[in-house]
Amino acid sequence: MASPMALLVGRGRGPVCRSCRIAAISHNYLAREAQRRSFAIAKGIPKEVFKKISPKRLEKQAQERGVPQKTIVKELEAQEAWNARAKEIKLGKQYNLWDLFEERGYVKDTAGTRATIRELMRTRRIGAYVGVDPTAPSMHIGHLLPLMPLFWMYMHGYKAFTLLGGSTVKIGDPTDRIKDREPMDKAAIAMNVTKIHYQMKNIWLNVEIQAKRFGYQREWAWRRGIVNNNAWWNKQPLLEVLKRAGSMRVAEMLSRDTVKRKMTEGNGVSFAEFTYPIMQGWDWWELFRQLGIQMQIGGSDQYGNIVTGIDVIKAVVDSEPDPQEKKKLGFKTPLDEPVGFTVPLLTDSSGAKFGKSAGNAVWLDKHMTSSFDLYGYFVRRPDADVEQLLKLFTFLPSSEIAGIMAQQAEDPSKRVAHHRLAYEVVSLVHSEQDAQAAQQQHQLMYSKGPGAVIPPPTTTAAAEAETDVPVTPVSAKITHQNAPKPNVKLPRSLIFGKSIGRILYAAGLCESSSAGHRLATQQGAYIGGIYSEGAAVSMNEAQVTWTPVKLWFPQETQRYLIDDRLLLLRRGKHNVRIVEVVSDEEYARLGLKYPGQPNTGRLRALREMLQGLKSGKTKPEEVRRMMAEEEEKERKEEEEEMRRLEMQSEGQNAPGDGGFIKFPKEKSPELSTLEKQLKELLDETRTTAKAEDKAKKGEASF
Ligand SMILES: Nc1ncnc2c1ncn2[C@@H]1O[C@H](COP(=O)(O)OP(=O)(O)OP(=O)(O)O)[C@@H](O)[C@H]1O
Ligand SMILES: N[C@@H](Cc1ccc(O)cc1)C(=O)O
Repeated sequence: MASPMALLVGRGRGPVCRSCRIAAISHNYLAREAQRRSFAIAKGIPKEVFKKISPKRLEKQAQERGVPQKTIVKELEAQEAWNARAKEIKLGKQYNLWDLFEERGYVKDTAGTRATIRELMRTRRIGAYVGVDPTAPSMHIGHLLPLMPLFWMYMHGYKAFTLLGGSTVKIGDPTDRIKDREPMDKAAIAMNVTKIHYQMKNIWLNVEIQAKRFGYQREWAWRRGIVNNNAWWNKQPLLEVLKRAGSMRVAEMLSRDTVKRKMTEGNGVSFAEFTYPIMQGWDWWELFRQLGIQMQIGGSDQYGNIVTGIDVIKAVVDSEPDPQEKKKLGFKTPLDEPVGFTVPLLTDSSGAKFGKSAGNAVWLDKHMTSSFDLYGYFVRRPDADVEQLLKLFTFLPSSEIAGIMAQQAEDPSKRVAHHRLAYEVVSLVHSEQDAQAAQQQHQLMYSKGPGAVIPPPTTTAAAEAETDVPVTPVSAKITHQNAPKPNVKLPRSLIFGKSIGRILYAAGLCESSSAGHRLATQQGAYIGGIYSEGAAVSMNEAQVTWTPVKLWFPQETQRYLIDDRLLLLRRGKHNVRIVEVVSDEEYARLGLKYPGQPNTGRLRALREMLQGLKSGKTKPEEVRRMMAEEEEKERKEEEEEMRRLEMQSEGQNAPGDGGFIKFPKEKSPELSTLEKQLKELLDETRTTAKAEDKAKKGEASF
């Protein structure tokens, strides 16, 4: 390539290149292009992208945003792909996801016109969110409905976020309620926030698996996440909210149905309840600002809150003091404005809304509604509803649903469509393994012959690789007994007086106290709360925070107690235990036992010995030997625990003299009584034996 500097003066056409005679202007351009191209090739920038941005701009943008150049290139690539997709949709070669939403019955009301939303979804990779207030320890099937379009959006490349209302739950959404919500205590909030956080995580993981199963190829630009509104409400000055959103008109807010009904039929509206829609709207503003979330989806009762949210965003943008920022945020076209839609209300056969308040909730937590029951719930849906439910609660393509319905029509008694619906929902909410097990159990229990077509397992390995929640083998029958339990009750004396290794074992997070001890040494377990400036601080109930468990003195564990009665423990990524700490008396009254509980094996053994001795089945000498063995075992256990605590105290200064203090061992009252009874009985037998012996000897001498 000739140098752009080597120019000739052409005949009347301005300067031309000396060697190739191309007009200098275009030649300069070509040479610069060539330079850019070779730079782009060297940096691995694809052709479509390098046309969009000069190397200089790329470098500048990367510096300004503090991201690698590679990220900007990937973003541009994703943008190109999105533009190409938009063209295809326009030409009718691909479908618009909005049309699928309408077809499958996901759309009830829209905030923004349908045409705008349709065009927005065609042309922009927008972000959307669904919010859930943790008012219960689990979501229910009603919550799944607004989540479904969000999951579809994720699988089609949009940004999709679920929001956990750690702060809004403290106020409580008054929508459609006449009575005030009962205030929740700290421990209940902490438990619900933790459980729903992990429930959302698990469902998102299943969405990933289902996306793969239905042939959606994951791309770089796919984004999903869980956010907790406590992240901003925790540090949000009220003054700023009033300044930025305060221009909203009260008359509109007063005209809302909930407000009117509460004022006429209920006990009025509290200031906090009245503010709730603004809080929800502010959430959306935060998501809009931080993540570019332009859409909110909710159940049909959320329409008012969504509309208020749009007003909040507009008011906040309008009140932006920095003109440049305002220009950037401003809505230049209708496609820049926030939009939303609601899904229809899911009702039971009597037409009542499914929900907690109605008392008919079908929970998504498998410890509250087992996989077997969740499956059964969908198998029992009326024939007339099943096609619509397949459209709403599965990712099956419409053509496949039509095929399933044709099969169903051939022999409705087989309930092929119902089984498929049940299988798909359990796969999404619990796991594919659970769905297979539940299907097998149902077939064994109820079927007179092979009924539904069981889709082949596709994801066991993937599921196992991605989660450390134990995957139930397909053949195992999932019952309430064998399902892993996230909630445990433990006695106060254990939490306040025993090593953390022992607590981890008691909570079922490891197989022995020494394994628990090891876990703590390797920092493989976590406790809910934070460790700040050299001190443990119990968790803010509205947001889950974790601190690695270390080997600490027993008195350290209690500092992490939430509301003096709840402890959160975690092993690995997802294996969480919510420990409810109860008094020792309550624990004994409930007849509970935990792994590694001292004296439990001993209690049983003593009881058996006493019975054997009373019935004459066991000889006194045998009981004496067994008692000695039990005592030795107990002594060793105690020694082991002491040794561990001593090891812990090495190098650390224990309170007081810096040494290790040995507390006297406590014995349960039941154990002491049993021991006393046994000893008395043994003494009695000894005295009788002696008397008999004497009598015998006397007889002999006589
Ligand atoms: N039966 C339902 N059908 C459709 N969406 C629902 C249903 N129940 C709840 N939702 C939606 O799920 C989200 C969370 O609902 P919410 O926390 O109010 O649950 P809920 O059980 O209805 O509570 P409550 O009965 O205490 O009002 C909202 O978007 C809500 O509209
Ligand atoms: N108000 C919603 C939950 C929610 C909370 C915060 C939000 O930002 C969005 C939604 C409900 O009760 O269902």
